[in-house]
Amino acid sequence: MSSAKDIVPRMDGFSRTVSNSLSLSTSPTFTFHSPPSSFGGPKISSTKQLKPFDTKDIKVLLLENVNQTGQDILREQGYQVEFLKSSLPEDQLIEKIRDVHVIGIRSKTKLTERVLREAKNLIVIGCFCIGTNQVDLQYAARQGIAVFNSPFSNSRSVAELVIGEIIALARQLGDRSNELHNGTWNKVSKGCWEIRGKTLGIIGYGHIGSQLSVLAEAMGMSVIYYDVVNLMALGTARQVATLGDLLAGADFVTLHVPESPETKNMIGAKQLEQMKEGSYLINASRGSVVDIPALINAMKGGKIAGAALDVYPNEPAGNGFYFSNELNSWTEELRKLKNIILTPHIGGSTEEAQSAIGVEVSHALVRYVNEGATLGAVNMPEVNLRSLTLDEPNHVRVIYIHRNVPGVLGRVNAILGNHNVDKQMTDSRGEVAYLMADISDVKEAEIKDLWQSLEELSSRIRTRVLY
Ligand SMILES: NC(=O)c1ccc[n+]([C@@H]2O[C@H](COP(=O)([O-])OP(=O)(O)OC[C@H]3O[C@@H](n4cnc5c(N)ncnc54)[C@H](O)[C@@H]3O)[C@@H](O)[C@H]2O)c1
Ligand SMILES: O=C(O)[C@H](O)COP(=O)(O)O
Repeated sequence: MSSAKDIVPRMDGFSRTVSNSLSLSTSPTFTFHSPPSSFGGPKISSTKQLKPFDTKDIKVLLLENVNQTGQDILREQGYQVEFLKSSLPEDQLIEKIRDVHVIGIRSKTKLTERVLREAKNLIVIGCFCIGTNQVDLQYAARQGIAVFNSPFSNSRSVAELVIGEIIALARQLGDRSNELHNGTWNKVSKGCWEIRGKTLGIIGYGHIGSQLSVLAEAMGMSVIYYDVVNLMALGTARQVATLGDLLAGADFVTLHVPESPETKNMIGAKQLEQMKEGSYLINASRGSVVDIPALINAMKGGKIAGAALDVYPNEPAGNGFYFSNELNSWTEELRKLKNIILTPHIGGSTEEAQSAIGVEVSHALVRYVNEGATLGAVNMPEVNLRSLTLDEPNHVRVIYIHRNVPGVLGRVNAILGNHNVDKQMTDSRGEVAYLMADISDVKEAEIKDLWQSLEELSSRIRTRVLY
C-alpha cells in the first residue's frame, strides 16, 4: 500500500512510529509510553497499560470466509488475525468481539447495538461485501467505530448471474436439467422464449442495476428502471415514474435495492398482481424485499411464470442443510414449485469479486488503523490529510472523534495550539464529527497530556494519537 506509513496503533489510542518496515512480522520492540486510558471504552487495567506495544497487539477477527487476499494484507501488518469460515451465533460473537480491535464480516453477521455495546476495544468494522444493513451504522458511529465496505467489487458478478437467470427462466433450464438428471427426456417449446425483444424492469438503478442494464441491452432486451433517485439512463434504457409503471411494463422484473424499511416486502401480493401475466421475478438483493408466500401464490396461480431467488429471510450462518420448515413455514411449498431457481446467496461469490473485495476492504482497514484515514467509510465523515510526517521528530497525528455540537473546535484548538498545527481537517456527518490534525513541535513527554486534555472534553467520543 503506497500510503501506508509505518505507524502502529496502540490499543490504548496511542501509536508508535516504526522505522523502515511496512511488514511488521518481525515483532519489533518499542519504547513504552504509558497510556492513561483505553479508546472510548472503560479504563484498562494497569497491567494491560504496562504491556509493551507491539503490532501483534492488534487483534483482528475475520468471519464468513473472508478471502485470502484480505487475510494476507492484514497479517503482513503484523496484526493477530483469527479467521473463521462461518458467522457466529450472537452469544459467541459477543464473547469474541470483546477482545478485538478490528472485525471483518460479510452479509450474515449481525452487528447490532447489543453486540457492539460489548465491543469495548473495537475501532473499525470491515464489511467484505456491498451491503451494510447487517451493521447498526449509527450506533457504531456514536461509539467512534468506523465502518468500511466494498461498494462495487462484486457488482459485475451479480449482474452476470442475473443475465444467466433471465435466460435460464425464459427457457425453463432448471426444470429440463432436473428432469433429465432424473432420467426424463422432456423436449418442449411451449412457454419457452427468447429474451431478445423482451423488456427487463430493473428496480434500483445503482451499481448493479445499471451494469445489468448495459448487459441486457447488448442481448437485445429493452430496459426500463425505477429508482427513488433521478438517474441518468445508460444506452436506451428509460426511467419510469412509479413502481406500478415498471411492474406493468416489464416481462422480467429484477430487484437491486438495499435492505431498508422502505424496501421491506416491496414486492408483495399487490405488486405481483400488477405484473404482466406470465412474467418473471428475480431477487438477488435482500431476502426482506420479496414476500415469499405471496410469490408462491402468484406462481401457483400462473401469474408469474418463473422466479429466481438468491436471498432469503433467515439465511444460515454457514454451509449445510437450510430448507427446514422450522426456519420458514413456506420452504416445502417453495421447493415444489416449477421453474424457480434457488441459489444460496452467491450473487457476489466469484473468485474475481472476492479477491478484489479482500484487497479493497483490508487496505481500508489498514489505512484506518495505521493512519486514521476514513476515506470510503459508510458511517463517518471522510477525512484524510495529504501525507504523514511522523518520521520527522516531534510530529504527531491527532484524531479526535467527537459529538457534532457547537464550540468543540475552539476547545480542541486551544489544546492543539500549544504546538504547531501543520495541517488540520475536520468534517461532520450527522451527530458525529471527525477531526484530524498533524502537529509538530510535540515533545514525547507532552503526548500523554495532549491526549488526556482531549479525552477530558465533554464532546469526546474517542481520541487517538499516532506518533
Ligand atoms: N446477492 C448478492 O450476493 C448481492 C451482492 C451484492 C449486492 N447485493 C444487494 O444488492 C443491493 C444493491 O446493490 P448496488 O451495489 O446496486 O447498490 P447501490 O446502492 O449502488 O444501488 C441501489 C439503488 O437502489 C435505489 N433505491 C434505494 N431505495 C429504493 C427504493 N425504495 N425504491 C427504488 N429504488 C431504491 C438507490 O437509489 C440506488 O440507486 C445491495 O444493497 C445488496 O443488498 C446482493
Ligand atoms: O452485500 C453483498 O455484497 C452481497 O449480499 C454478498 O454478500 P456475501 O459477501 O455475504 O456473499
